[in-house]
Amino acid sequence: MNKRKYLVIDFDSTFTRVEALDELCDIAHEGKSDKQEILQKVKHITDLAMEGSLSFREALEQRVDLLVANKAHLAQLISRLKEKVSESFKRNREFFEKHSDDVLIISNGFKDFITPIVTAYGIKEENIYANTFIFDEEGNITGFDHTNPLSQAKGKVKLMQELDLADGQVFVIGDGHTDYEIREAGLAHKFYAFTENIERQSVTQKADHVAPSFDEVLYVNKLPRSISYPKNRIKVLLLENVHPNAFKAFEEEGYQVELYKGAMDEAELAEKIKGVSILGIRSKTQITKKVLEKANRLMLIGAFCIGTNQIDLEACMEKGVAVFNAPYSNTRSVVELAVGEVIMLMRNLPDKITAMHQGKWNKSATNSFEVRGKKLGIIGYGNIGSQLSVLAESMGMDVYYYDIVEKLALGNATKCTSLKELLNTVDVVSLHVDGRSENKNIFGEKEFAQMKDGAILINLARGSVVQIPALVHNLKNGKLKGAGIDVFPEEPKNNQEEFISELRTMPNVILTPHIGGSTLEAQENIADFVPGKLIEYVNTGNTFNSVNFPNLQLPQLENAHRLLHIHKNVSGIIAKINGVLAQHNINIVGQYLKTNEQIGYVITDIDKTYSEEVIKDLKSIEHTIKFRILY
Ligand SMILES: NC(=O)C1=CN([C@@H]2O[C@H](COP(=O)(O)OP(=O)(O)OC[C@H]3O[C@@H](n4cnc5c(N)ncnc54)[C@H](O)[C@@H]3O)[C@@H](O)[C@H]2O)C=CC1
Ligand SMILES: O=C(O)C(=O)COP(=O)(O)O
Repeated sequence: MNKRKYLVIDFDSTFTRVEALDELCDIAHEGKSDKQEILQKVKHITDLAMEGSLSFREALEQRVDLLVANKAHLAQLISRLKEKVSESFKRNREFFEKHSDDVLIISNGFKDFITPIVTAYGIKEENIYANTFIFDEEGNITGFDHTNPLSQAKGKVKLMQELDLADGQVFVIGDGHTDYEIREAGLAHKFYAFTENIERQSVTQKADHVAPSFDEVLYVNKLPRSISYPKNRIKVLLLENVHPNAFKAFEEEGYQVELYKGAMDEAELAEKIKGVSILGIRSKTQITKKVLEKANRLMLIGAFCIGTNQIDLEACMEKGVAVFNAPYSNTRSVVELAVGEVIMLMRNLPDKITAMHQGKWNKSATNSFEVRGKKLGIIGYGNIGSQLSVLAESMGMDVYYYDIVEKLALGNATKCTSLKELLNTVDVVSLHVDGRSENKNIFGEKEFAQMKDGAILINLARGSVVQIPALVHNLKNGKLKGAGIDVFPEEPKNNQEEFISELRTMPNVILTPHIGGSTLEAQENIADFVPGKLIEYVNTGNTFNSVNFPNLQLPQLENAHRLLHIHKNVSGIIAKINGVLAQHNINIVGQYLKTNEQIGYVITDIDKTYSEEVIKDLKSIEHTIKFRILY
């Protein structure tokens, strides 16, 4: 038979986010000149006691003396504490209501403020063990009940001995040394160091388990909880120096986040990816089959950029890993750089600037032109190409574009029906195609030959698109007036590696280190956008905007449990899912299905009550790739 499980929970910095006596002191000394000094003293004494370097009785006496508080202050403290209940306790209110017989609050704090806070969560008054204040006739706190074991050193141990909870297993959850003492005395089966509010190394070191949230305690003990999976178990690995806002967003969500400045090569990443649930990368990190093979927990990849050609999207799909990117956030930055480069190259500025740095004064109009009235040819009229079209036109350029799919011409832009037509026509060619494998090496000798003599090439798209030897050849023979190149077939992995290319030292060539999207605005926009998408997928299963998953925009989950089933797209899976549910008499509240060629994604919202058997049966449906439950 399953033994009863008692949860012994500490109050200060565990059930609530704060130390109540510190707060009381803050309230009682409001407006007084020595407030900060007294507060510091109280906090210091609290810390000493928590770390176990000052006996509790002494600490308590010293603090109560410093308080100079009364009943009116206590009332204020209670209202303050109501707002400071720890988030994970707040969201598990239902657990306390349902398991009130097995939850005990054992605190060295005071019932006077603990009782109103915890009883509001369904915890029974008779299960609250704490000190009590003594007041004088005017309601001033003058001391505390010294006979209470909790006012003494090792008070929690003494109390637990008196309580005798031998009929069950005892789990102590707290942030301080006095909580650990219960376990040390052999009166608890496990001590969970609760670190949601404060992490004390001296305490976590001794713990059986570190619990960054109350969900974690419930999860490891298979107890009912408000969320299906503790967020602190979700590990995020962010590479390539993504903007700190992304770190912040994941951390605020309660995930464990690790940052890494550069990209990682295949072997490094294959090692590092183990245990990671969410991976954040930019354009450099290659996500290969080999990396994915080692990804035992991976559910999501966030490309903190536009391009996703660096990711084996199909392999991700087959593994049930959803990929999201930031399709718009850096587009303006790329466009602005393209505009700047068109002007600079038309004026022959790269050479002029280099000469000036060498002390050469070359005032001349030879080879320098205005952009007004010149023809700009945009290859790839997507989010970037079409914005460039508008900006270039507003500078007086005559815009032509070519795209493999039908695109609406903006402003007065002229659509070309072939690449050749565009290349034959324009003075400046700007590449804005994506990095799909079919675009590899599409720009070579043939395309250069089709360009007008003295034309300019700009490539801010992908390094794989242009054949570098052909570009070098056409710069050397004077066919091209100049080039602006931001992306290269081989790019250094980090800022320490040397950039090696035949293009170095070529005249009238702007070389930039893949910085088309590297503005503070763009990076911030990306970091504000991508984490939201990833977190939404974790919390609701929403795949809207995913680049490799069937796109489903789902309603919020309300009072139901959501089953997310990713499977190979073979016929009959949804029937099998519904067969399992029918067998177990489970009522479907809502169901959504979307497939692409390779995979199917079925979301089923069901009534909350079901047995573990259902989950087992659903997981064992043939062709299942991934399955998870959300609530
Ligand atoms: N240098 C940098 O820092 C940055 C580079 N990029 C690159 O720019 C690319 C384009 O970005 P967006 O405009 O946002 O993408 P997008 O997907 O909106 O547009 C790409 C367009 O190119 C077209 N296209 C694809 N292959 C083509 C071909 N062979 N010939 C003609 N048209 C073709 C597509 O139909 C689409 O309309 C990204 O995929 C990325 O590789 C994006 C951001 C920053
Ligand atoms: O957004 C893109 O596709 C880019 O090429 C920009 O890449 P980055 O984030 O600068 O590595």
